[in-house]
Amino acid sequence: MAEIPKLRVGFLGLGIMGEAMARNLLKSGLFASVMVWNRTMAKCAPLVAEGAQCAETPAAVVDSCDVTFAMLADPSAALEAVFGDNGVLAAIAPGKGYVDMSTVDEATSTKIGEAIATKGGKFLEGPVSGSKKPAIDGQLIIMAAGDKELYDLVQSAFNVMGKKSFYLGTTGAAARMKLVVNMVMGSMMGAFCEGMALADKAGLEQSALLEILGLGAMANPMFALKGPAIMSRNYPPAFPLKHQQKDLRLALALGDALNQPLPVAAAANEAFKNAKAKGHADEDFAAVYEATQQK
Ligand SMILES: NC(=O)C1=CN([C@@H]2O[C@H](COP(=O)(O)OP(=O)(O)OC[C@H]3O[C@@H](n4cnc5c(N)ncnc54)[C@H](OP(=O)(O)O)[C@@H]3O)[C@@H](O)[C@H]2O)C=CC1
Ligand SMILES: O=CC(=O)O
Repeated sequence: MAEIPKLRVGFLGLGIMGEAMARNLLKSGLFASVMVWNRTMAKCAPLVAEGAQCAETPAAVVDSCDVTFAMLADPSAALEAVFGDNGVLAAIAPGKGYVDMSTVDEATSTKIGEAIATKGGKFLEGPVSGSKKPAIDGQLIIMAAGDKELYDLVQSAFNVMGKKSFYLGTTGAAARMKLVVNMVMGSMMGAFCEGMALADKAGLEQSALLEILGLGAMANPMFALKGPAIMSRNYPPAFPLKHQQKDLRLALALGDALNQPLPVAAAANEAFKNAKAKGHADEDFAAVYEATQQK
């Protein structure tokens, strides 16, 4: 039986998540080649040292690859990479696939998917749940929607980057699901930080609160992981606060469009906006704790 040729894969966006995800593709040895691009080109160097190829534009990556993945900051970054000069659209063609794993809204994803389809390419959205450590460990949860053939084709890549993937239907469904998930996460983090702040003001040990929460029905890995960062008020970024605020903003816009009241998420969004205004945008999203602190 003829051997199935290995895919040539590309990766756009080597931030906290993208670097780890591209590295896992590279380390797996499952692909004929891994080609990377990042707006700030210096960030390609570590992966190139490990065996990746590097290109100067998104179009050059797409031109050389069967499937190109992207993990970019937000809707404007995702659109820029596709529609900008020497963007994905300049090189996408029949036989090529594009998988955008960034967290964006449905309108962004749909616009990208339609443009790719117009050029004969296949498009899949694949936002992920899980932060820096799950990305390094290849343990992300992948929410995918769009072209089912492309979804099937990239299973080997998804298996390397994640622990489970879900095919949710037509383009937009994964973007919506990811925003709902992150709306819950942002609201939980906001409530947790308020609890930590109130405990402190009320003369209680925050470590005791953490332990008590951890033993009951509210126990969850996020409180256990972020609690110590909050207690030390030191927030090295795993999930940058500006991205969590972007996700709350996009989830609230989805709620507006569907006439769904979201008062808890709206309040959490205000706390994240406040923390951003106080200079914590690039710190971990646990820094929303700083919004609870009054002078
Ligand atoms: N960190 C996390 O825990 C998780 C993040 N996500 C989502 O994944 C995506 C990436 O997150 P993360 O890796 O943390 O983010 P980072 O801020 O670390 O990286 C963002 C990436 O986007 C690139 N970028 C930003 N603006 C542009 C632009 N206009 N044109 C081209 N490239 C651009 C950056 O390039 P440059 O290096 O040049 O700035 C960088 O490669 C986001 O959508 C986020 O919401 C999802 C799950 C978990
Ligand atoms: O989007 C962030 C995450 O941790 O998931």
